[in-house]
Amino acid sequence: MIEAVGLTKRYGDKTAVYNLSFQVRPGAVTGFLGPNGSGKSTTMRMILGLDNPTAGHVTIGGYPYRRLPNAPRQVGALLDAKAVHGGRTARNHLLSLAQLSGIPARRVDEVLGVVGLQEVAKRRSKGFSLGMGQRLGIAAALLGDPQVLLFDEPVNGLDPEGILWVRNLMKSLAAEGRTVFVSSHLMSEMALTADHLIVIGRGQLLADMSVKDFISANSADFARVRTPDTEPQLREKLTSALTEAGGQVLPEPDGALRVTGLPLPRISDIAHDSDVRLWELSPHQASLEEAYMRMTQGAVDYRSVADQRAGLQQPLPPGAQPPMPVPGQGQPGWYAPPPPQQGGQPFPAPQGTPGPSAPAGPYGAPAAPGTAPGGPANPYAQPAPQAPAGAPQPTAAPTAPAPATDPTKSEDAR
Ligand SMILES: Nc1ncnc2c1ncn2[C@@H]1O[C@H](COP(=O)(O)OP(=O)(O)OP(=O)(O)O)[C@@H](O)[C@H]1O
Repeated sequence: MIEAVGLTKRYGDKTAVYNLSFQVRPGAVTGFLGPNGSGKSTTMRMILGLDNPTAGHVTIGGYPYRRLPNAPRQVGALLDAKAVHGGRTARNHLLSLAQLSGIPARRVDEVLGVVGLQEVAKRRSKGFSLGMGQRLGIAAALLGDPQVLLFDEPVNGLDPEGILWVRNLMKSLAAEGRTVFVSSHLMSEMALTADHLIVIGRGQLLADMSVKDFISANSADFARVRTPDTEPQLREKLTSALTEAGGQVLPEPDGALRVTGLPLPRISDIAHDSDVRLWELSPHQASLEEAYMRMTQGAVDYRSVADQRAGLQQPLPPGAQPPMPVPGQGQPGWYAPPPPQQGGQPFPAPQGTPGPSAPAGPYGAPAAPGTAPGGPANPYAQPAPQAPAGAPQPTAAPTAPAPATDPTKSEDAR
């Protein structure tokens, strides 16, 4: 298990990670999500002992990485697939990592097979495509047959077959009881791969929950209701009745109605009482991508000026709360997501946010020092102490198990 407690990292006056507390448990794929620059790589580097936290700590199996006995056989990581000596062949690259960690050479051939690079094992990696490089990085992570695996954007550059292979690999590693922590920007892929999500924005924890809970907490569920096309007056009649009952009703482009604020059985009863026949009454829920976009809207640092025109900033659905701005510093930030159905906010509010009635998440961080009562803390408002010197640059940390199941041939292995 990976456990971070109050993890904070500042680079000069830049707070990359602030007061981050979470656990990554074995037996599941945990997705690590956040907009560009939100601190995912920094967090992974601290987990691997490659950067020193400014405050807080992070352990793997109870030990900081650097004190972990036989770390290369316990933890494997893919951080930067390009961090290889391009003049070496794939096999020699893995052999050198294996020798450093006392891993037998036969394991190198095993992992080359697992990642589908056996055909190009004797080629220099500088000629590798992006996808081949990713596979080599994954092979390095699997080398020591570790119980804990970290992957930073493992599907970057992979073709659909490669993406499917990574998905199956992650799932099979987790099914073997390993701890699998994987960052990605591909929401559709995360929805298929991850069981649990840790979402950060501007270095702070936004959510720590199952994929299912995340979607339902951050999307306004709605009902689609369709009345007979041939009788438009029924649509008007139903709209009035639903509105009167407290629902919010919006027309859909195809003539159906989008209803929020009323449960499906109630909509059905209202239609029946109003003598309106229905051609459709169906529940709808946002995708992980929609839920993620909604949650992280206020924490995106880099956004094209064309986003608004292109509709990439989604309007809130009727009844949903807009992101809650943080007073001070003018930082749009730690916002409450739109409330789910009942129950309010299912994850910890930003530090110091006046208490939503929601249950606090298991790792809700305490208010930051100096937080005014009732006022949210803003980590970026704090004076920036000097960050400790960074640690050595990594490449893939050792490791690896890997069920020899599911290896598919490299998309670009020739
Ligand atoms: N060595 C460093 N010196 C100064 N600032 C840094 C350093 N490393 C990271 N940062 C800053 O810390 C913030 C978090 O960066 P990080 O790379 O961890 O984000 P990320 O979530 O991994 O981003 P992406 O999704 O784009 O890879 C960024 O603003 C980044 O510029």
